Amino acid sequence: MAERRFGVGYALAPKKQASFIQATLVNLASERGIDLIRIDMDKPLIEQGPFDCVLHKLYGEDWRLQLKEFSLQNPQALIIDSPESIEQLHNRISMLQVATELEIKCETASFGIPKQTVVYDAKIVSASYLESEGLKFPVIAKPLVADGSAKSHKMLLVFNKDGLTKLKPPIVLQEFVNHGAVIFKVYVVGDYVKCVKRKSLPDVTEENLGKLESYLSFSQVSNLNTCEKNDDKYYKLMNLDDAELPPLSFLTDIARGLRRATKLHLFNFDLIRDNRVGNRYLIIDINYFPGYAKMPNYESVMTDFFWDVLNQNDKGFESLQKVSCEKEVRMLVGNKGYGEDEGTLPVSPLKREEKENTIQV
Ligand SMILES: O=P(O)(O)O[C@@H]1[C@@H](OP(=O)(O)O)[C@H](OP(=O)(O)O)[C@H](O)[C@H](OP(=O)(O)O)[C@H]1OP(=O)(O)O
Ligand SMILES: Nc1ncnc2c1ncn2[C@@H]1O[C@H](COP(=O)(O)OP(=O)(O)O)[C@@H](O)[C@H]1O
Ligand SMILES: [Mg+2]
Ligand SMILES: [Mg+2]
Repeated sequence: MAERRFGVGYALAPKKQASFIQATLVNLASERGIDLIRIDMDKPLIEQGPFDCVLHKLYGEDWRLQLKEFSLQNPQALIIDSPESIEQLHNRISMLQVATELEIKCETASFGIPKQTVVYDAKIVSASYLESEGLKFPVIAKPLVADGSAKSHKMLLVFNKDGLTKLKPPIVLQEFVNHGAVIFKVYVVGDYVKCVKRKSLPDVTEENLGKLESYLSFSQVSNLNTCEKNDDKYYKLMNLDDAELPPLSFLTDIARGLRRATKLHLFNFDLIRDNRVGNRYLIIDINYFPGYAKMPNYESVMTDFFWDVLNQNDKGFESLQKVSCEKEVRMLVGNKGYGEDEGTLPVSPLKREEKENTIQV
């Protein structure tokens, strides 16, 4: 009898497609009977296929309706993941809310999220407002919306009250927690969990706080390439190898808890170790369908995942969510373009900004 083959349609932005859909992945999946097929965005989704599974990282009302229609006509097809589940991650408050609801029992480590508050009106922000919210300098201002646009990654590290004048609400003001300049990126692919270390922002000491400019703007600091980092004297001083990874069972429990709470299969979360408390970890960010191609052996991890879900071996929770669009959901998203506001910065401007506002170490 001929081997059963599966079709996995993918709908990804061009940059994502270029990084994720590599020949090594396509070939390995094909050897296991899984055909990765590009979905043509110029044609209606329902006219394409057949697909046993639709893998996507696209947003917007039109795409959501297309998925709904496809799902109604193909009730057996799996949608990874449902737009409603993904949407929780498009707002930096609802994103971390799920993490506060987890109960993780671990004797050697604890976890939580940094103190934070949401600001819709720049006029209310002052040093005394920060204090009333339990925050003190330095704080990080993050765009409330996290929709993958360049703008949604633009952060301000604010050192004093003068820096507060630069805020562009709606934003989340979050305590900056010293963490030894290392973040742990924990990739989750169904049951699979992989933690890698990346360089992060340097610690800010009380002493330096007084000497610094009022703010530092930055974007996607953990994604700066090695060459950019090597130019900087701070990064030359530190060695990522020195940082100890959090216990794997602890990370696996958090990952499983987040999977259950979000009903997502493909995401990563950024974790920092709070320097003030021994073995306390804080989740600062959760990203849908992150850059898996940077994960060691991503081809076999992804192929195993596809095989498991297509053969319904996905443990952890009962079944994949079908797209349910009964309730109207307001998508907090725009397009993935690079519409820069006047006075805002391009992706990864840390080097340029550091020349203006340098952290002393
Ligand atoms: O492009 P990459 O490979 O750097 O992946 C980005 C992720 O990098 P990471 O895997 O964490 O190193 C990145 O994660 P961070 O911002 O580094 O936390 C995001 O997940 C980003 O997606 P979006 O812009 O938020 O929609 C991801 O971008 P997209 O590829 O989804 O556009
Ligand atoms: N509360 C925090 N304390 C210290 N550093 C932080 C904090 N939040 C974010 N960072 C740093 O800023 C970077 C970007 O923040 P993040 O929330 O991960 O945004 P993005 O979605 O753009 O990745 C992180 O990778 C980390 O280096
Ligand atoms: Mg991040
Ligand atoms: Mg993010």
